Amino acid sequence: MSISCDMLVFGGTGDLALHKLVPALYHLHREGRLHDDVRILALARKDIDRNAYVSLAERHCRAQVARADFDNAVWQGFASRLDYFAIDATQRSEFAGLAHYLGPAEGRVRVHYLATAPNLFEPIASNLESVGLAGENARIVLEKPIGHSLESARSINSAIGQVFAEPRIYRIDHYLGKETVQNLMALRFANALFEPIWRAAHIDHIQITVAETLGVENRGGYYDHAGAMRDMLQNHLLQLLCLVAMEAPVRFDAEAVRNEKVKVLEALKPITGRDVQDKTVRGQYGAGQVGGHDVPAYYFEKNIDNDSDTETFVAVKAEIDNWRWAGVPFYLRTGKRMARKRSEIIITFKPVPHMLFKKGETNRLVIRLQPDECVSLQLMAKAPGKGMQLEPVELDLNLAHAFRNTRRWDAYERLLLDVIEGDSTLFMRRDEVEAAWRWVDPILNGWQEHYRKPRPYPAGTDGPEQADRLTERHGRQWSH
Ligand SMILES: NC(=O)C1=CN([C@@H]2O[C@H](COP(=O)(O)OP(=O)(O)OC[C@H]3O[C@@H](n4cnc5c(N)ncnc54)[C@H](OP(=O)(O)O)[C@@H]3O)[C@@H](O)[C@H]2O)C=CC1
Ligand SMILES: O=C1O[C@H](COP(=O)(O)O)[C@@H](O)[C@H](O)[C@H]1O
Repeated sequence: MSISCDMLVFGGTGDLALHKLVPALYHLHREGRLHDDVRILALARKDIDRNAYVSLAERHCRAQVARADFDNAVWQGFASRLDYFAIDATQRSEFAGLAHYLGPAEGRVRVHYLATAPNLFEPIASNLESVGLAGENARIVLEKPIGHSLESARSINSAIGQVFAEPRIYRIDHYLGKETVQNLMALRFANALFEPIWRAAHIDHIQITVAETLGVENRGGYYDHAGAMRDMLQNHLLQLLCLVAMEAPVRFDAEAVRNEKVKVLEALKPITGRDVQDKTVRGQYGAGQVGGHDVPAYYFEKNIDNDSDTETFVAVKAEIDNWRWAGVPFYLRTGKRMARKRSEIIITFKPVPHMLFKKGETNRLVIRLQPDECVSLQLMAKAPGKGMQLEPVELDLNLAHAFRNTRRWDAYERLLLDVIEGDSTLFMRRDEVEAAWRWVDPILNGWQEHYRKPRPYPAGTDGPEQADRLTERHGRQWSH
């Protein structure tokens, strides 16, 4: 399907637009997935002309795209789709000029991608409406996090909902666009093998880790008001948890998939008041070494208050109160400046009911999203030689090898194409986002009252030692 479209990127000079969106659109262009008529318009306040924007975009694109995939002639073709429009998106009066620039839609889809801070979502939507740019052919894409609490998320959702009907709102969570995340659904719902054992009777616990080696980079101003809970756990990690825990949807379409995810979020056991001291761990990185380089403490990073209490690490023991998952802890953790970059889901099965051999470990299914994409099942096998010496062996499905002739798409490529094509299966519905905040809000409130100071951890480690106690208290261990 190839659809004629105007793609407006508000925040077009920002980090997200230049590092992710422009390179993703370049790839889509390069692979011939964009209709010849697709125009891309970057918008921000900065007073620059088209040429200056194209040079800026080219510089970033060259840095992000693999050398073998960057071609000057292809770039020229892509650049001819690009333009820049300087606008202060809070100023309604400036939108008349935008409508004039765009001209009549004439059957084109209009995608308004808000790669801006969430406080601009409401004014942009209402300003677009005021000049007729929010009609039936228009879609709006909202970046996460949607708000900073349940109340603010509701307020944003209501304001956007006044202008755009729910099916035309695309709340993006780029983790849902990652190849292995979708493979998780394929694994669960296209293989008969797993369903019978995918439940409390056979699973001991589940770990979801998203560890980054990066610090806050240039995003201190935003991050210091967000922290790891709002930046990562409220969205990416809870989405992963939903995909692991949800029931099979009746169809693979937007409503059916999202209905099942909401049920999981609604079944999360609340963590309130002093519970936060037992079931959560907050951390903040201090100075340390990452990849052999010295890195500063969080409170010395750019735009961070030096007495900041913002967490750069969070670990939570989550529980799902339903038949399938009663009694199975889901240990979630995410952090910046950790020992190594990895995103993985580990399902640890229960031990066999009666062990015949001296040594036996439990089976584990590892679904790795980053840095490599693979699914691996740890089984016990007999080591060669005399006697029944058992050793764990891995049954590996390396997705990059299995599909070695296919380029791996970046999450934003898939999601941008889905928006253009009008498929919201991999986007979050309003009730989903609000259900996630409904669970997260009491934790944030509990922290205010009972857990203000994050635990320090040296950069380049697996987080504060208190995180180990979260699992060890119940006889489990984080994977290292
Ligand atoms: N960066 C990332 O990796 C990710 C970011 N996000 C989310 O994406 C959003 C954008 O993040 P990021 O790109 O990092 O932010 P940046 O601060 O880098 O970019 C913000 C952009 O908004 C523009 N802008 C600010 N105020 C206005 C205004 N009044 N009118 C028009 N344009 C304006 C800025 O340009 P100018 O100042 O010239 O107007 C700039 O282009 C945030 O919600 C963030 O949480 C989500 C996932 C990952
Ligand atoms: O949404 C965000 O995600 C990135 C991590 O994304 P990944 O695809 O590199 O795993 C994170 O660095 C950023 O703080 C957060 O806003």
